[in-house]
Amino acid sequence: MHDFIRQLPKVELHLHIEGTLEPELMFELAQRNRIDIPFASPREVREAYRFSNLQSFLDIYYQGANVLIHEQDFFDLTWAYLLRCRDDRVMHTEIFFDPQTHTARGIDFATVVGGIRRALDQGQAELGISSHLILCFLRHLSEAEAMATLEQALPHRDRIIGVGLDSSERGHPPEKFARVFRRARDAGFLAVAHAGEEGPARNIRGALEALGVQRIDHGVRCVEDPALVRELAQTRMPLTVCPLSNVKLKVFENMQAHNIVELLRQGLCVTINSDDPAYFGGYMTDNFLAVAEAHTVTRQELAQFTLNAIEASFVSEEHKQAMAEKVRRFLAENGG
Ligand SMILES: Nc1ncnc2[nH]cnc12
Ligand SMILES: [Zn+2]
Repeated sequence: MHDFIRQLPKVELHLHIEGTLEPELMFELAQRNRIDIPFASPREVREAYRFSNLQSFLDIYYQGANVLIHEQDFFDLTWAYLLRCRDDRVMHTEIFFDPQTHTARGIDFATVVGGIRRALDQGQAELGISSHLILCFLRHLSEAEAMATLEQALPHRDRIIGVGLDSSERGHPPEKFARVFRRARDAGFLAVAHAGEEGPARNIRGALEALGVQRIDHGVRCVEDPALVRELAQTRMPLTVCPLSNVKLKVFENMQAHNIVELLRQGLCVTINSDDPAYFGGYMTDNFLAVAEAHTVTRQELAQFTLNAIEASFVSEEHKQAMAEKVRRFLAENGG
């Protein structure tokens, strides 16, 4: 099963690029940019990654991002992630970035987008990995700040496919950003939002109704509302689930208690993703392995996670067909 999972073609739809900052690169960038960080070694950084909930993670995650200053830093960060994608057989990835984390420190929006996009374009040309970029608004900040960020994004409309919503879910329901999302959708952006990660199931309905999203990021707390679960299954509304993240942030006590396999069997369009792999202990393959080790799943079911991600992705029908064909061929040749 290990080899099957390693070789299985994959698609990632929930990945924060700032969450791929490995402690070694954090140290390298801190030195290069002469930034003080409160750790003596990459090992010390890793030891600090013991989280009790989402907020305890976010505090350390935003601090880590302080070492990212120049366009080349954002390129290096993204390129390192794409090399992991290549190793993990990721065919396509749709990545989030948090511009407000950087513009609040005086870094230009264009610097951030420029470095990330240059790496993504090189990833397509040299590694054959297709990708999209999604701008996330930080929900702990105000509606006005999100709107100002959207204004900054408009000149880059052709390089950013959609908008999302992340950061602290508790106390910041989706409705707070209804007007921002309306304006973003009017400008041609697709929409997704984190909901039902730490917050209640009603945030999932809120994201669907007030924000008009095409996917729900996480969404695992949907099980608190059985009627909602039925609706999500009927409409094939995708949930981009992040198993290792959910265990690290104590959304579930352990991987055995995770509901991803149960949701798959109820017909929901659930997908496996890595969220912030440098902080949560693993990239795509690690997340698939963790699920398969804790649950009894068939090869067909593991491949279905990729087929679901292809269905939920923001690529053309033609590109979806080509990726699905790769997965079916792989399954046929590998005992599915
Ligand atoms: N899992 C997560 N939930 C909310 N905001 C985030 N930002 C980065 N990772 C996140
Ligand atoms: Zn996330």
